[in-house]
Amino acid sequence: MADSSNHITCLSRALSQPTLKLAECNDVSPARTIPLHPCRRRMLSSCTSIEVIEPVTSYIEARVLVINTGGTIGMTLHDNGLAPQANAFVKNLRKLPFFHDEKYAQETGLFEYYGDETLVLPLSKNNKRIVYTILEYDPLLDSSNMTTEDWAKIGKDIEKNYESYDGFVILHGTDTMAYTASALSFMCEHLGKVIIVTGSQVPIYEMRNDGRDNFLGALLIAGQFVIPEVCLYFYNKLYRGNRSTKVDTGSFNAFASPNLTPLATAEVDITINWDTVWRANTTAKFQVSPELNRNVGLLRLFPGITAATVRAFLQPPMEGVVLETYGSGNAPDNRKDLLDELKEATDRGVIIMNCTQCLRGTVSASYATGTVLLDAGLLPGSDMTPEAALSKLSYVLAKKDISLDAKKKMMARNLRGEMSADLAGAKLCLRDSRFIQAIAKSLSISCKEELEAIRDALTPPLACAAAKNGDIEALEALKEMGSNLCLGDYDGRTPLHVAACEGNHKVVEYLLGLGASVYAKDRYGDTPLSNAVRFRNKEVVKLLRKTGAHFSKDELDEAGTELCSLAASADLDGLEIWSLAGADLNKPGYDGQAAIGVAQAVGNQKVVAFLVQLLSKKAKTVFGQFNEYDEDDEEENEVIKFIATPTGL
Ligand SMILES: NC(=O)C[C@H](N)C(=O)O
Repeated sequence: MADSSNHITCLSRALSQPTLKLAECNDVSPARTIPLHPCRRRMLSSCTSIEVIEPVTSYIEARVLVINTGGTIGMTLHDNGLAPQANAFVKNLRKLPFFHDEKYAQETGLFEYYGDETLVLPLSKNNKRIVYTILEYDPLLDSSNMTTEDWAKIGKDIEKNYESYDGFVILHGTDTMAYTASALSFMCEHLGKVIIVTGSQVPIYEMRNDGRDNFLGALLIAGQFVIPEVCLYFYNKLYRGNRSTKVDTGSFNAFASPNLTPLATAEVDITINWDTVWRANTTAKFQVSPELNRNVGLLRLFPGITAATVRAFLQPPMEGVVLETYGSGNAPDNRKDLLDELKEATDRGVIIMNCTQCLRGTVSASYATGTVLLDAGLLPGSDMTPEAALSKLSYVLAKKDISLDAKKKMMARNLRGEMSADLAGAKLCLRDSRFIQAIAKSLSISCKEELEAIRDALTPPLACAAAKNGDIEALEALKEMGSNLCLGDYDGRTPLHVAACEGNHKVVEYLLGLGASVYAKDRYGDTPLSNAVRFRNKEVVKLLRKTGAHFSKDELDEAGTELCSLAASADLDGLEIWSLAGADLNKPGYDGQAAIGVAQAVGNQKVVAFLVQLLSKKAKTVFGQFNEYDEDDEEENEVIKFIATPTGL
């Protein structure tokens, strides 16, 4: 439906969709239909040459990737008992209104845009639409059949899809769920998004089941909160994955996290225990380390265990063992034969971790029966679960480029919040804060919960103000007060958003060092990266990109139109910053023309030359990094596509 003037009116995917009028364009090519998703509308509205006729919607979408590996949640009854049912999950969920809003999907053309395996939840309390895509594994597995290769496959799939989704849910059997969650927590290095493993005790297809609540709860958390951890969600509680363990075969309340309070509880409201959320203090990009060493094992001490059993267990190729000891890490100190076997193995380079058989508590050297194990060369495993200790060993021992000594040091260090060792004494007492005390006094408040509520309400805006002024000392003082500098204010704006707007490189670096999330979205759906781009802060864009920040799929899809508009107005600075932020310079705009085409059409050779220069710079860095052409690499393809595109030069 072309407009009579030199405007182009684009039809949205359905008649019920709002219509866009693209005004004052340089090109008058025929009208074409463009997909018009709500979040795409928001992007388009920021483009100077486009007028959005209908008001922009007041909600934003979050995308969650669901990896269905199997487990009871999707099982049906077969001749030999419950077994996974392939290709049934999506079909069944689509019929359940609380799992899928068909009307919204049809109106917004969800399936054409995201594919058939995609569903959308009804609007959440926080005005969010959670769009989720299900990736079903073949075959689906009872989790007793899971191997380390399956863990690696999950890890690689998350890595492959990391930039396209806000969060990840892994559907998994309960039997080995705690092992998978623990292993993933180590394999996922510098994680900035949430990964939630969940499943159920009763299949979702049965009338009375726990699968619906577990899956729905996991989706709601994954779509609404940036918790940069591998978690396990079960029976209304979100646990740190590497702290959890299966404790009940017959209850819906099947998991526990004996040594760490839950990260969140889903009662009437979902309450996140932000003080407990683990944040890696790193500025490195997310990556998955899928290699795991399989020469590891769990050995449980019992009265009367023979030295021959221990010797046989510790034989090569065994490289790492979790010894499950009594109480607070004790073993018989009158069994020289046993202790000699252990000592001989550690002398040979086998790493043996001392973990307790008790569900709760830590190993300590308070008994003579504990110190003998230290003398035998065992490493204290603090309060790690056996599942966490085993998968940590498997992960650490697979590292090729570090010495045995460095591996031992890694085992003793708290890598992903799996142990409390480094945390001792780190808790700050609210009551010690003079600032909080003064406020509490004037408000006559004394109870701890109220004090914490005041702190949490006041400190995000204060931290944002400090970030605006570049005042790292003030940020440090707030941190010492027990404030979480990663939290957002009433608009969801975090100090990192503010520092990104201000272009304050030092503050951005400081906040990233504290684990501030580059994926935090404010109420408008903006990330620190989109803020840094808007305010043209080049160095901050570079730093955020180094930490793994990226545009969303919608932002990337719309980048073409933005780049064309920048090319048309000869905005070289804008073009450079969008390119630095990861936009594809070849991406066509709404009319199928890329930025370079627009620059040529308006005869601006300076812009054409600048774009060529940007691309060749990218080519140098891209091809400098890769020895061989990788057809899946987007950056390489961007450069190749550009080189292959006739520029007319
Ligand atoms: N509840 C369950 O999911 C148990 C099942 N055997 C599994 O782990 O796959």
